[in-house]
This record gives sequence, C-alpha cells and structure tokens, in this order.
Amino acid sequence: QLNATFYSNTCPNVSSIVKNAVQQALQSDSRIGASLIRLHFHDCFVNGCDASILLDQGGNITQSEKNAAPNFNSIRGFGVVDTIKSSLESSCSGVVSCADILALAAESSVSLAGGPSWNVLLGRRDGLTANQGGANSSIPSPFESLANVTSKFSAVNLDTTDMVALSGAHTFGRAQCQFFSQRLFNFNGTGNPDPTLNTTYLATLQQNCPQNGNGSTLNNLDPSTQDTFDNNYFTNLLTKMGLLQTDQHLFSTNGSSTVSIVNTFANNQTAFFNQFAQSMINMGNISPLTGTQGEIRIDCKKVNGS
Ligand code: HEM
Ligand SMILES: [Ca+2]
Ligand SMILES: [Ca+2]
Repeated sequence: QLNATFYSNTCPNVSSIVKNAVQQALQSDSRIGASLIRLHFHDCFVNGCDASILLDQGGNITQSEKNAAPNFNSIRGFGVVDTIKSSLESSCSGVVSCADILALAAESSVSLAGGPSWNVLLGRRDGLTANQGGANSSIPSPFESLANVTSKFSAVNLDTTDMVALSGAHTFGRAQCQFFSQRLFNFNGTGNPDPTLNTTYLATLQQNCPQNGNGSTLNNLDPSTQDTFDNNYFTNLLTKMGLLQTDQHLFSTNGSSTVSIVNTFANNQTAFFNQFAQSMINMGNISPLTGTQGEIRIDCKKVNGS
C-alpha cells in the first residue's frame, strides 16, 4: 500500500530536501549516515516503521524506545531528524510523516556513501505509542546465536538473504568496545580470544579495547573503508575480520546457508547492492500505518497535542 509517488502533489521535493539535509550533516559528522540508517532499522523492528523510536519519554509515553537496552547510549541521529522535519514543515506543512523521513534518510545515507540508490516507498504514518519492551525483545543483540538473530528477522518477515544483505550495513559506522570485547581476551570462559578472529585484527582490537578499559570507546565496523558503503563488510568476513560476533557467525558457522550468501556478496558488489536495495524496501514495508491510522506528527519527538 506504500508507493514511490505518495508526496508528488503535496511535497514534490521531499527527497531532495532530505538528501540535502543529510549531505549537510555529513560535512561535520562522517558517521551520521550510518546512524540514520540504524534508526530506521530499530524503528521498523518494533511496532513496524512508524517512528515509534523517535518519541521522547513523558506524558502518555511512559517507557520510550530510546531508553530500551539496544538504543540507550547507542542510537543517535535524532537532531538531524528534527532538522529535516523543520525544513519539511517550512516547505510542506503537516504532510510528511516522521516514519517516511527515516526511510528517506536511510536511502540518502547509503547513496551518499557510495552505495546503491532505490526508489523509497512512501505513505507511512506515525504511531501514537512507543514499545520499550518490544525494543528489548525484538532487536537482535550482538551476543546472541545465529539461530536467534535469524528468528528475529523472520518474525518481521525478513528471510536469511535479507538478514545477510542488511547486515552489510555494517560496512560503515562505529561500534563501542562493550559490544565485542567479550571476544578479545576470555571468550566463553576459555581464557583465550575468539578463535574465529583474525590474529592481526585481534591485536589491533585488544589495543583499542584493553581489559578494564572504557567500554564506550568507538571502533570502525569496517576497518578497511570506514565511511564508504561497499561490499568490504563481506570480504572482511572471509578474512575473519567481522567485528561483532553476530557478524562473524554469518561466515564462520559451518553448514549455515548464510555462508554461500556471504561468498556471493564478497565476490560481486553489484549483487550485494541490488539485494541490499530490495531488502531495504522489504524492511521498510514492515507493518506500516496507512490511510487514517496514526497521524502525521508535527514534532517527531511527540505525539500531536501532547
Ligand atoms: C543482524 C543483527 C544486527 C546486530 C546484532 C547489530 C548490532 C549492532 C551493534 C551492537 C552496533 C554498535 C552500537 C554501538 O556501539 O552503540 C551496531 C551498529 C550499527 N548497525 Fe547494526 N546490528 C544488526 C543489524 C543491522 C542492520 C539490519 C542494519 C541496517 C540495515 C544495521 C546498521 C548499523 C549501523 C549503520 C551501525 C553503526 C551506527 C553508528 O555508527 O551510529 N545493523 N549494530
Ligand atoms: Ca517502530
Ligand atoms: Ca565500507
């Protein structure tokens, strides 16, 4: 029920307004594109793509998604979303939903970083509630098994190919030491590092994330091309340079159907780009509110009238 021309009469320049704002933000923050696509992912996995993640705690929102474990002190980019919303309110007041802004910002972020472009489907409306418990239970954690992560994708109708392709978003952006340091010194109580980790890469990570060091220190998710959207995430997996345990699992799990998909994307960037674009459309289609459901929020942080 979403479509690419939803705003062609009511806000014809919506795509370029969003893209210009993302480009502007990238001038002072090379990481912001990565942060914006992650916002869309964490939105869509909880109550569908309805901008529930943007709601601040307060009033009827007693437990925000921002304060859920996968988001707290981790997810970022809210200021840029507010900037985009303000410029859209000047050009086409009350028309473009915050949920659609997240979908458009994700596409701009990928294409501006050298990745694929696609026609973003539009027409989502904004939800009236947040679901903190849903965020805690539905967003995959970097510490869980491949089987668990796979089932969290399949719970929102995304298959194994979507999961592997979308994980390729870890071709840019950063991760804090606390999300992978369990691999570096005493993996699963063995007294040794994760044996699936490239030893040269391991030494670098141990230096950047020492035992009892600061768990919030940042590391590039893709050590080869940190801000470029390419297929290096997959070539890194072949050389055992997946940063998160869940990244490395995609290639290092014997007999898993993910292995051949990783090989395909590592050997063929075009195949990865085409699948990534399709899988982003699939993710953007998770349970949207349409028609008269929900509302078009005036301020992405608050339900209207609250
Ligand atoms: C497959 C399961 C996934 C897990 C377990 C996972 C986990 C994580 C973790 C732990 C971080 C670092 C957060 C921090 O240090 O604060 C991260 C960052 C990131 N994730 Fe994922 N992720 C997954 C899938 C995805 C998907 C599907 C996308 C988008 C399509 C995505 C996009 C990103 C991006 C771009 C960053 C960097 C954000 C930034 O620099 O601000 N991830 N992810
Ligand atoms: Ca949501
Ligand atoms: Ca890269």
